[in-house]
Amino acid sequence: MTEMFDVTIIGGGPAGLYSAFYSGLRGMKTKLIESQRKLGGKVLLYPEKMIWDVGGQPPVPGHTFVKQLVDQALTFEPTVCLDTKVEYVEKTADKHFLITTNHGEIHETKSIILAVGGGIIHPKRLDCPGAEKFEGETLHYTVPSLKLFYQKTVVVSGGGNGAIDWAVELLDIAKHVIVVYRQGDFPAHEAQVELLRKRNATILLNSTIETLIPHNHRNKIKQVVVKNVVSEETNVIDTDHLIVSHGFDREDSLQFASSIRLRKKDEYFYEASPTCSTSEPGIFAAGDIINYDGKVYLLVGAFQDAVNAVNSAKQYIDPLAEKITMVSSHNEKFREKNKQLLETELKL
Ligand SMILES: Cc1cc2nc3c(=O)[nH]c(=O)nc-3n(C[C@H](O)[C@H](O)[C@H](O)COP(=O)(O)OP(=O)(O)OC[C@H]3O[C@@H](n4cnc5c(N)ncnc54)[C@H](O)[C@@H]3O)c2cc1C
Repeated sequence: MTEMFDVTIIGGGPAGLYSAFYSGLRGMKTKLIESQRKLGGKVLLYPEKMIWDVGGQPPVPGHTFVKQLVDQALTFEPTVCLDTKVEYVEKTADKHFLITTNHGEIHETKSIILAVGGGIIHPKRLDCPGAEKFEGETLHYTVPSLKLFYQKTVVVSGGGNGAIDWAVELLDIAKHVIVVYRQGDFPAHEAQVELLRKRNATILLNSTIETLIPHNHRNKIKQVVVKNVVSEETNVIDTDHLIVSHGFDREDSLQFASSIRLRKKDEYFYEASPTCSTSEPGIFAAGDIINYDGKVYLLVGAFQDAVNAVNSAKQYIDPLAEKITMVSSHNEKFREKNKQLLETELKL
């Protein structure tokens, strides 16, 4: 038999990472399983975007935020399995769970926290012949570093919040920003669109990118051919970089045994109570994968869910455990760090 864990968290995005920290704080033997090679979930898709809306946290770029989250999640030394996709979950006669992964391993656990967010997500690729050969060099689906675009001409393809946020961010960095969108108006946040219009970005609506023209013998884009879908006119635009933000494809490989009765709100979200219990005893959920009245699909929402899911899981495996815990700044694991911080304070 494999080693038994109190709680196994499926998904290593913000909800799963904070659950791992909090379950450690509540003294639970914890395992975290993540399908990607890196922890961080969707925040890995926006490493250079500034995050402004987490209470008490000064604005930080996504990559710093992920590092901080991961460091915190590892405080109580959970077992972490990376590059491991959970495929199947079944319940045993003694109300424990067996989790099967794509490697054929079986993990045993007394409770589960589902923190799978939008499933395993991949940015939608540009539908343009030969586009893949430019990937990473001058064609980008995530923005690895803003420095890359300094004083360059950048075409952004897309009209949702992701695309428009990038275009606005680049206004102070790039030489010229050109936004290409297939519809007649942007669905993105209107204040951001307004900013784009005021700041002299070139906006090509009703337009799609048809062809990418390379520099001679190189995997770099030199020009993009843009077609207006209404007038059918084409335009050849010189560019240094192309950012494509067309949304995401979602891979949902997670299956449950028929005896597990997990209710969904719709095709996408699991139904949960505000304390993050699902319809199946022993399975709790946190973050973007759940829905309940008042659910907030932001980092702060994921953190609140994580606390509730862990407290509910703790109660499930130990009904005599306290229902909620007070914030503890005096955990044994914090002692060394508290000491260092106090010494720094006293020196000031
Ligand atoms: C472009 C963009 C910008 C954003 N900006 C902000 C912002 O500024 N502020 C803010 O508060 N929020 C922002 N958000 C929202 C925020 O990122 C999400 O609310 C948050 O990431 C949700 O966390 P999560 O852990 O629930 O899901 P996710 O981040 O989606 O993580 C889920 C994890 O589960 C893993 N997984 C899925 N299925 C399996 C499986 N079967 N087995 C193993 N692992 C699995 C996935 O690989 C992933 O790592 C933004 C989102 C996007 C897309």
